[in-house]
Amino acid sequence: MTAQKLDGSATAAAIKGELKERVAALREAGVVPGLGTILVGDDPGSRWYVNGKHKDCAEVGIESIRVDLPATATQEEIEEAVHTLNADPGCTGYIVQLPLPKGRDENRVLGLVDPAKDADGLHPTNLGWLVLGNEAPLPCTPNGIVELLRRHGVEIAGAEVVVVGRGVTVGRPLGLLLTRRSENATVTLCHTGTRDLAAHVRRADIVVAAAGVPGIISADMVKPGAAVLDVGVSRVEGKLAGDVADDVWQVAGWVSPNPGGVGPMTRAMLLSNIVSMAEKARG
Ligand SMILES: Nc1nc2c(c(=O)[nH]1)N[C@@H](CN(C=O)c1ccc(C(=O)N[C@@H](CCC(=O)O)C(=O)O)cc1)CN2
Repeated sequence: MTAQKLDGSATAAAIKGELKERVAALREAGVVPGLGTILVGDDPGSRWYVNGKHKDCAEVGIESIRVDLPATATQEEIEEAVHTLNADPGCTGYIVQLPLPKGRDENRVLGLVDPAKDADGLHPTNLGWLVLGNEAPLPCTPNGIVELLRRHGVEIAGAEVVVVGRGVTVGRPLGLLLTRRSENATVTLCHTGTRDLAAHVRRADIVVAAAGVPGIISADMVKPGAAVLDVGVSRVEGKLAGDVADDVWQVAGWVSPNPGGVGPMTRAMLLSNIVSMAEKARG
């Protein structure tokens, strides 16, 4: 058995096509959506992700505003950039690329973003709305995972989902998203304190690996036919390494490749948040 591919690149391309039409309609009505990014430092991975976000904007017709600060930027300088984008009428929404360099208070920065401009859905107010079930911008990677499964016809309602990793951009909000009434999954959130990871993963219909540990999910841990999504990003000898071992393709029913799976969906969901915000502002 070889798993079918959860093709994030193709799905993201289709979503971008849909967004391009919505952006054209907004522009015709005189509304120009704009995405801002704040990048601090010179981490090559973060720079690559931010470059990609601006390229995506150009593709669908969203304006982009780029604020790049040196690795030496102080907490105050980063907060100043946040206040500037909060006040910029050309900026519909924006993101602060994570992680920030060591020593900066990430939570304080995220808390200063205007919740109405929080394109990442990571402001405490928007995470709170996710808990309470109100409409608000959703974190991009979790939203991309749900959309990727939906568009490939993988049943989420009633599924046993195991999420490996409790980070703020993926694991924690994904658990909240999947347990909403509209998704209706049963979620187990595993982390470094989990005693028998393999026992949990073996029960899962859907496995989301976001631990950042290369190959942590191997074939012997996966239920035949399960959907396995690889969100892990590590570098091994300069090459991208995911959390899912190659032999999983022989057992699983669906696998999201890495690259080409959840990453492109994360980018597409960011654009989708901006377009929704612009439509909401238009009324
Ligand atoms: N403010 C945020 N910071 C970070 C987030 C986030 O959602 N908001 N997530 C990640 C980085 N990220 C987006 O910012 C991101 C990661 C990966 C990809 C992607 O397309 N990856 C490619 C492979 C790229 C490679 O070769 O390295 C793929 O999967 O095909 C896009 C966005 C942390 N920070």
